[in-house]
Amino acid sequence: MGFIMDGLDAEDYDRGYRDRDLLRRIASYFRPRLGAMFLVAAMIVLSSLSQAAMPLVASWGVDAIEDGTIAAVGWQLIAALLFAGVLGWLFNFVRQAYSAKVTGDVVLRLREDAFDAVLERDLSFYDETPSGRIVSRVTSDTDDFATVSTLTMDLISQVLMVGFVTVMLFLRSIELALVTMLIVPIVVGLALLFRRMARAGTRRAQRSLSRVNANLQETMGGIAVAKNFRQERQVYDEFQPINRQSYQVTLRQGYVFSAIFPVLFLVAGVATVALVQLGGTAVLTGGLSAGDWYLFLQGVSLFWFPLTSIAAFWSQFQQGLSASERVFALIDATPRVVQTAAEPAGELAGRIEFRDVTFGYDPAHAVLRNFNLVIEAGETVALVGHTGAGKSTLSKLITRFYEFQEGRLLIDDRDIRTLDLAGYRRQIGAVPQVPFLFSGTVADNIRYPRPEASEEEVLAAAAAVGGGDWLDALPHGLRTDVGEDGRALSMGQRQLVALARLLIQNPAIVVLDEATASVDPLTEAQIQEGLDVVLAGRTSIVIAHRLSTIEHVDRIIVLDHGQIVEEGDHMTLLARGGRYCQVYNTYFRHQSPNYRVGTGFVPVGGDPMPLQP
Ligand SMILES: Nc1ncnc2c1ncn2[C@@H]1O[C@H](COP(=O)(O)OP(=O)(O)OP(=O)(O)O)[C@@H](O)[C@H]1O
Repeated sequence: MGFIMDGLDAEDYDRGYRDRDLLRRIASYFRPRLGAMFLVAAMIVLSSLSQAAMPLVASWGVDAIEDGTIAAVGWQLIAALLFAGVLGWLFNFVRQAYSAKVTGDVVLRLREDAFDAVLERDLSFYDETPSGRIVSRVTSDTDDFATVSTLTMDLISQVLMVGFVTVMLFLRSIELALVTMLIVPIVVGLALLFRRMARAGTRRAQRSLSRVNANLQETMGGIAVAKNFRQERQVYDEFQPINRQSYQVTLRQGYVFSAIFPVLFLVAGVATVALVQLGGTAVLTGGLSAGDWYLFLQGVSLFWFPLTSIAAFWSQFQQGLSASERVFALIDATPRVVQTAAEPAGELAGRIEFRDVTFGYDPAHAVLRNFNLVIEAGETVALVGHTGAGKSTLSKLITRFYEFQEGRLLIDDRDIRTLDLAGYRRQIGAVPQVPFLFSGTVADNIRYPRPEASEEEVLAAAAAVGGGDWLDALPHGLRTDVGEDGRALSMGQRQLVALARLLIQNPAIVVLDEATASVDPLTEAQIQEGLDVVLAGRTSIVIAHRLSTIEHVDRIIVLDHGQIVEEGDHMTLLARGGRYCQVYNTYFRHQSPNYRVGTGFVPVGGDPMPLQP
């Protein structure tokens, strides 16, 4: 049991909705299609009526055989049967076509809403939720939701049919109809009992499927690393239990589902035997005509099928409900980043001030505690420090991807929480270590922040970065396809594209996580020139990994465990022999063009000493 349920817990943002709220919410998706739904409803009534008419006509035939008038009315009865059949088919066709349209429209909207919610979620949401699980909510859960609406239409049609048949049965024989009715509470009771088991089972099945998706997604994302380290077997071994779990959970769900039909058919079978016996006796004693008896038996079979499927419907309905619950939970997940106002950001000068900021990804473990830092407008600041020191964390707070717990973050002396987030973010240019490129051409990617930018603007931006020479190395210049994730370009080229993209965006603040991957000296020089152009006149926070960067910035900030332990410019800090020198010796020393193995160390902790070559 442990294995089967492992990892199938709810996500943090999952919530349980009351059935009533859930149904109300679902109804709101159907409301805009009310006209089409009325048409579907009319078709349901008409097709149910025409189906119910068939045994009625047949029973007249049996009566006509009994009283010898069949020769006179035979053709009329055949024509009536044909007519009812053709009408039934037609009504059913229109009903199916329109209900497919309504369902399609509803799923379309729901998926759009879910996708919109996915785009709205904070970055912290993506850190906590594997993307495969989100994909599963937007795709398979919305599909399951679609089955609810199809089933609901089927249910309505079947309820109507049961209604018509019940009336017919009561008109023919009240006693036999009452015997038939006795079975209803048993079937309904069984269905309700089944409901609970089904809901829990389907919820687990959906969660296990989303685990499979999440694992697949991660595998695809890291396939290069896995292959590099020859870890295919381990990746497979990780996938196998997750896939098996999904198999087990689905199998259990299948058992639960398949248990209901035999039970219901057993109950129905026993009741039918009773009716054959009672009805037959009534015909023999003259209490019932043969036609009525025939109608009764036909009617009973018409009656049973919908009733059993109404009961089974519950289980599938639960599946749809729990799917919709998962989709709505995704849509309703509360954002962590909360703005207290939406004042227009205006043209930012770019002054940034952290005032007593405390932040932890998990609030119980602060990464920054009472952190203070002022970065003046137009200043270029390099953040350095050992891994885990908090450099990226600072940039994530400036880009407002995460909510800090205490203190204030001021942008141009205005509280960041009061700014219109979209307007603010438009003026922030963030470049990750490995710049993400979307599939399309180099030009498409440079134009990404401002799709209306002209060819000339794009060309000018590309030319401004590193003198534009890098374009010559691309097979089709700006029209070169970058491939999925930009894989058709080298790392250096991707960085150059990202810099040109920044120029098109023209942000007031640049937050740049420098690439650690080394590139050839020519590209390195082009990137350096590009950086000079891109950072000029803007407030820039660079998580620095390159010697040429730290040598040129206005101020270097050395971070350690979320604290500023030293700050100043490169030469001053080197001469000071403090924490910066430790960082320098570890990360930057060997990047000097004069570097030889074992040389270039700067003294730490002692008296300032002249630099070694
Ligand atoms: N998404 C996250 N969830 C939880 N903890 C995190 C998350 N990101 C970073 N941390 C933790 O916060 C601390 C600071 O991390 P941060 O990424 O800011 O370091 P860094 O200085 O940028 O390191 P690096 O140079 O390795 O990128 C680390 O202890 C890290 O484990």
